[in-house]
Order: sequence, then C-alpha cells, then structure tokens
Amino acid sequence: MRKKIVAGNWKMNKTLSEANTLLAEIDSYVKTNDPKCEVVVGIPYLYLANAKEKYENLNIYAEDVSEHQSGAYTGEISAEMLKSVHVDGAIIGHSERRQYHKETDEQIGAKVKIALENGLTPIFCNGELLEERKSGKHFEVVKKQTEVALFQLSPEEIKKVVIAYEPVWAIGTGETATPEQAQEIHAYIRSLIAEKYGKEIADEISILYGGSVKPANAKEIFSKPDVDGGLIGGASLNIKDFGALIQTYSDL
Ligand SMILES: O=C[C@H](O)COP(=O)(O)O
Repeated sequence: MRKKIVAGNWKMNKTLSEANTLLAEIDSYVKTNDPKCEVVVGIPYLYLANAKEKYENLNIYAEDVSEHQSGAYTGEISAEMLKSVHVDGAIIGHSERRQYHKETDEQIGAKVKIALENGLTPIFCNGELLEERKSGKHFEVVKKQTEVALFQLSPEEIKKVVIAYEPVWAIGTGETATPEQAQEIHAYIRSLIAEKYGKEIADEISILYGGSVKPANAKEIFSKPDVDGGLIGGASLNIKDFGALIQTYSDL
C-alpha cells in the first residue's frame, strides 16, 4: 500500500523565530489531529538540526542535497551531514534548482542515489515548462527526466523514492493543472516505472502533485487515483492552510 503524503516546501522563507513558530504549530497539529497521511516539512538547511532535535517525530526534509560525498565543495551540504543531524529526507531536482542552478537530470540522479545511500528519502521532482505543455511535449519531457535520474536505481532503491510531479507553469502562479491533467500524467509516470520495474513496484511508489495546491482545490486533485498527495509551496507557509490541506487529504 503506497503512502499518502502531504509535504510542505518552505523554499527560501521564514526567519528563525518564524520557523520555530510554524514548526511548533505543525507539531501540535499533527499530535492533536493524528492525520491519516504522512506529513513532511521541507525547510531551509539552517533550521534542520534544531528542528530535528526539538521535534524528532516530525518528518523533516532538506530542500536539496549535494551530489558529492564530501570534499572541496564550498557552500554545499552532503547527505551524510543531513543524516548526522537525523534529517529524514531531501527534496531533489525541484524546478527552481533546475532553473536557477542549472541542475541537470544526471546531477539530480546522482543526488537521488547519494540520498538513498545515506538513508534519506528523496522526493524527486519532475515536470514540464509551459511551452513544453503547449507544444504537447510534456510526456516526453517527464519521461526523460524520470528515466535519466531514476532508472539507474535498483528495484530495492526505487521503492524508497517519492516522486513529485510539478508542472512548472503551475508553481506559485495560482494556476493549477486540472485534476484530469494531473491524473493523466501521474498514471503515465507510474506506467513508465511499471515498464521498467514491474507493476508491483510501480504501485508502491507515491506520486505527489505540486503547483498552486490550496485548500480550495486540494480535494479534487487528491481524489484522483494516481495522486498520492501534494508537494505544497505557498500554502505550507501558514498553519491554517497547511492544516486544512492535511485535513482534506486525511478525510478522503
Ligand atoms: O515545492 C512546491 C511547489 O513548487 C509548489 O509551490 P506552490 O504551491 O507555491 O505553487
């Protein structure tokens, strides 16, 4: 049975005191409501160690990880370092990393691999640009991103990966994919995995949708059979919306 997951991605938001307040609110929300889905919070590197020390039962993720083991990579944070402060996983290959830091599918694949080798759960992101969607290339784009980054993994490894499909044109824009568009491409991604690793493994992998998910549109999207939750940006930055999203999914 694959996991249902609501994951927040704070991106580059929150000062220390704001981060502490929101983490305390999320922790208390989870303890009080005991949701029937897994709650994940992706937060800036700076706050990870303290967050894990204070809230060991919360699933705390980094927003990136280095593709290298260790060494002369100024400013980078390794998977081993993340594990040493008990971080649970890392968001990898987010479109903002692809766009602003020119990350390639090969680098993203190396990051996924090293995360797994260090016991971190990778949330691997894929998704097409607006012009790629408009020209009907979205299937092709997502196929290449997925194959290059993930199909180097063994069956045992791929089972531990969470995928987040995020159409770039829907991120932070207020425009979402329709539930039908999300279902169509999620089913397609699952079929790619099934072709390579078999249906049983494909059925175990959680595929999240990301891109302007809000309490108002979450129910329709989360209800689709191949959508196993969401990777939430803007609406994960306050407990009112994030709590409502968790509740929506938990109630389905
Ligand atoms: O990682 C989260 C996604 O980029 C979605 O962000 P958004 O919910 O602000 O559109």
